[in-house]
Amino acid sequence: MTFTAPLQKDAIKIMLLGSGELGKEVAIEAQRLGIEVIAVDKYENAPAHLVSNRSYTINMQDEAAVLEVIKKEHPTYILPEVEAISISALFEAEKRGFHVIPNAEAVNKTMNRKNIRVFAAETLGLKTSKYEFVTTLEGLKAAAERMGFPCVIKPVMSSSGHGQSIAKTPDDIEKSWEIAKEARGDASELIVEEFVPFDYEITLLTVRNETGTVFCKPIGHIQKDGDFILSWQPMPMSNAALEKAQDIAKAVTDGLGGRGIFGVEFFVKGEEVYFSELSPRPHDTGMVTLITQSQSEFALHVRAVLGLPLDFTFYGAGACGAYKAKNESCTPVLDIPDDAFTANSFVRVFGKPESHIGRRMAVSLVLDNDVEAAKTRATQIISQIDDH
Ligand SMILES: Nc1ncnc2c1ncn2[C@@H]1O[C@H](COP(=O)(O)OP(=O)(O)OP(=O)(O)O)[C@@H](O)[C@H]1O
Ligand SMILES: NCC(=O)N[C@@H]1O[C@H](COP(=O)([O-])[O-])[C@@H](O)[C@H]1O
Ligand SMILES: [Mg+2]
Repeated sequence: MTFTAPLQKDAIKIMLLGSGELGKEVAIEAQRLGIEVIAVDKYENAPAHLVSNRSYTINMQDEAAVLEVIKKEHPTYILPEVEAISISALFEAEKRGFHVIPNAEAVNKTMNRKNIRVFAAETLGLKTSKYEFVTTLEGLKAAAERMGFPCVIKPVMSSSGHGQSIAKTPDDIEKSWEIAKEARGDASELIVEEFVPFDYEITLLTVRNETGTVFCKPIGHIQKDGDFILSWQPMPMSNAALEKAQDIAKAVTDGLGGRGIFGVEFFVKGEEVYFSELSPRPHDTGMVTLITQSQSEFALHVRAVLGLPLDFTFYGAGACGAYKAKNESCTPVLDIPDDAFTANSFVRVFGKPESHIGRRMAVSLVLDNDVEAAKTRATQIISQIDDH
């Protein structure tokens, strides 16, 4: 393919709808190929805004506002980076000939748990936890009784665990109903899921375009309150379980179609593999590939979007720890010990303009021959970081 410089008349333009830490790395990879990057988010100075050619701050759930920036910028590719985006704007953009990654219908299916769950479990017949959808507190109480306790309650549209809770007894249901209102997206409908007592959970990064489908090695992770705190690669698992996960990931991503990377999430219990959900874009647990692969999940996403070959080398075992702010600040400062930066370890600071307690601000990345040693060191680095 041919590459032009950014800002020229016929430059290839990528528009990111969502400009957090994941979008920032996508923007950097696109910039490395001379692609013009336009970063959009709902707040100013978002991480990807800082490394893009132009940035916009708009209400991304407002159809007119999203269409306005699309019409103004005429991007070659539109890359959704968060769940909470006006889907009608994406359908309209696609109708007008814009290329949405992977495609508007895939974004529609995955941004809402109801759509993706019904598609995976009922259309594709994949194994998932049991589930029901509810819109009222009474409906939630009844569904939880049918499901049994503990059960997991989540808004249909949210991410990073916002609005999610586990009800251990019927007495917890009212609290779960209140927690669900903290959704980042849409809490007008909730999913009640059977709690799966899995042995471990993985993200299987699956990249596809016309050149084929490629899997990264499985990423193991630990989540706290629905948000990842540690991820590592590769997750040791049986060939049988890995093959099942790959078959499911291929079926789901083929079903969704389009170009790009997908973070397909699974729960594994013995040899049983449950499909949970997927992101039609880079995945937070996949930040570990910044140190383990010659082409990170972000580089692979850009390659997939451009229709380029998807080959890469796996360097070796690694781990990624999430640093979450301990303080609220409009001028956040991170204190990171110098010895976190070695030949085989480093920290990526996202540069978020504000910190809130629990907000992910940075990640530690460690490469080691031994995955357990990498996990220990990544965790240790996080424990030595502070903020004010
Ligand atoms: N049915 C379940 N049984 C057991 N654990 C669950 C279940 N559903 C979710 N979890 C736990 O909560 C975590 C977050 O859930 P889920 O991925 O559905 O939320 P999310 O808000 O979309 O997160 P993200 O956007 O970070 O992927 C899972 O990775 C898992 O650890
Ligand atoms: N699990 C999804 C995920 O990790 N998404 C990442 O977090 C950002 C929002 O962060 P913020 O809430 O700190 O603004 C998103 O923009 C995306 O990069
Ligand atoms: Mg998830």
